[in-house]
Amino acid sequence: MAHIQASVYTSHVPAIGAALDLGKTGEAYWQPLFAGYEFSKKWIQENPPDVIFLVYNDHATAFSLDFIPTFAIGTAAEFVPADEGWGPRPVPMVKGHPELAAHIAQSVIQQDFDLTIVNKMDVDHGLTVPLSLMYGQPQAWPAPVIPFAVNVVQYPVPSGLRCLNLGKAIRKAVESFDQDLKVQIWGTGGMSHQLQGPRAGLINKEFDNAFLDRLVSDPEGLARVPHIDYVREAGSEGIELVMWLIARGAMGDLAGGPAPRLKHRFYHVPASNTAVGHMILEEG
Ligand SMILES: O=C(O)c1ccc(O)c(O)c1
Repeated sequence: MAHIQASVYTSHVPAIGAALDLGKTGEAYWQPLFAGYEFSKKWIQENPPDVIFLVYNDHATAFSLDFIPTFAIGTAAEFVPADEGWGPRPVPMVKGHPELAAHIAQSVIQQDFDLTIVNKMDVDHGLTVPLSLMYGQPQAWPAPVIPFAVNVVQYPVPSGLRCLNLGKAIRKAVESFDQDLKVQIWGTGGMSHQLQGPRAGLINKEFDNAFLDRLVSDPEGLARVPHIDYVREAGSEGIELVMWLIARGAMGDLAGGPAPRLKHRFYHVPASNTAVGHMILEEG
């Protein structure tokens, strides 16, 4: 049977992708940021997943105000890196896992979460930047990826509690898949940032670090934080953090198993307009 091996959490700032693609990782501005992922790049070589279930948000690339799916699962065999205005990032094509994706869609929809099934979509920085941070610049991504897009752009957005419970349903779906696969679930986006209006540039280190603390020790309590608190405390784009609760909800302690092992935690300000948070939790 398939099983959840670990969860990985990271911000997905587009300028990080540009820094990598343009060979700027050694520059003084970027060096401390990339240093925080050195552990993770080694860790993933030592703990390779068979499949990555990657929770992210689309930034009006595949979707627009014409279609606003709350939760969308990518069931295609491959996903093309999107052109977000400067040409597609020079990163490999993303291979999917249609069989596991279709199984998760079936199982999770039958557990009463209405997913939109997407058989064709391009993937933007929300998905490719986390892959770059964890794998660097390989010729091909080492694992297939199931893209899972969450609407955190256009209100109404899903609650933290719904996201946590969805993660629990995804765990059940993975565990009922009849192939021996190690699955990592990644939650991306955040941390505090606001890209527009008078509060543009907002960073809240206290909020971010309390979120990281509670994500490990009190996910059920954290899931009850209302939207308005994210927006007020972490900025309009800080709401992306609810996506981390999907990954956290899939960890075994919330299904009666042992507490996860914290393998790595990193926090850095700033990357462009954003506070970068990163964490790795292994199954206990
Ligand atoms: O900090 C930034 O510049 C920035 C821009 C776009 C995003 O989607 C984001 O998450 C961060």
